[in-house]
Amino acid sequence: MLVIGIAGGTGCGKTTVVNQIINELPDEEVGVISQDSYYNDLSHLAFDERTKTNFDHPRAIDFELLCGHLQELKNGNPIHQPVYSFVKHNRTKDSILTHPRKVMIVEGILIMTNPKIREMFDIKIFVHADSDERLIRRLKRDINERGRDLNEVLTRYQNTLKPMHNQFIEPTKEYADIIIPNNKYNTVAVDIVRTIINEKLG
Ligand SMILES: Nc1ncnc2c1ncn2[C@@H]1O[C@H](COP(=O)(O)OP(=O)(O)O)[C@@H](O)[C@H]1O
Ligand SMILES: Nc1ccn([C@@H]2O[C@H](COP(=O)(O)O)[C@@H](O)[C@H]2O)c(=O)n1
Repeated sequence: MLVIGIAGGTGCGKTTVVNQIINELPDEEVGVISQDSYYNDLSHLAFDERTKTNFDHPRAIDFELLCGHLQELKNGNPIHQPVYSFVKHNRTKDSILTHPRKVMIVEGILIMTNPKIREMFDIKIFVHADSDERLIRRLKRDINERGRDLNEVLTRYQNTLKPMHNQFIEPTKEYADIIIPNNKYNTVAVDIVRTIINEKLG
């Protein structure tokens, strides 16, 4: 199994890049795991308390579960990937049965901060977009798709997102084998990653 890690700050375009990469590749050969599915279970907290969580700190992620799931997939076993709700700030009761594939892509802002997870990646990719571009995209996306308003996004950006990005996420760029500039759509970089995957698929 070839495991590809794709990191980068919020709004840099990780999900978009992943979708572009897997588009046209056979479903049964390539699978995706999102770090968002592995936010800690916060069912013990009331909704108001959950909204105050720092979701940009490595502590917010259940890396033990993510690591265990990756290991299971590497061993050829299926996993039940949790499903996350950005509206409820919590995991839902659902899960997605995810089968091992020849190529597994793992994407998320913090995946390269964890040494054990990092070691599991055969290829490490960091998607870069400037912070103003990322903030604009995040604002539009969170308001349109994640049930947020302008004030919520900007407050979160100032209080946690920006400092956590600088402290934890940006430094993981140094671990990357490939850095994809993504201020604009980057079809050349996507094609290169697809070529690598196609070689693996034979
Ligand atoms: N290169 C790009 N140019 C313009 N908009 C983009 C680009 N890449 C992604 N977007 C848009 O930005 C938003 C955030 O992208 P997304 O892929 O969800 O980022 P991430 O997963 O890194 O948070 C989405 O609405 C997406 O359509
Ligand atoms: N309940 C939550 C959980 C996380 N976030 C934010 O999501 C960002 C990571 O996801 P991307 O798709 O943007 O990579 C992260 O910056 C968290 O602040 C949230 O808003 N609410």
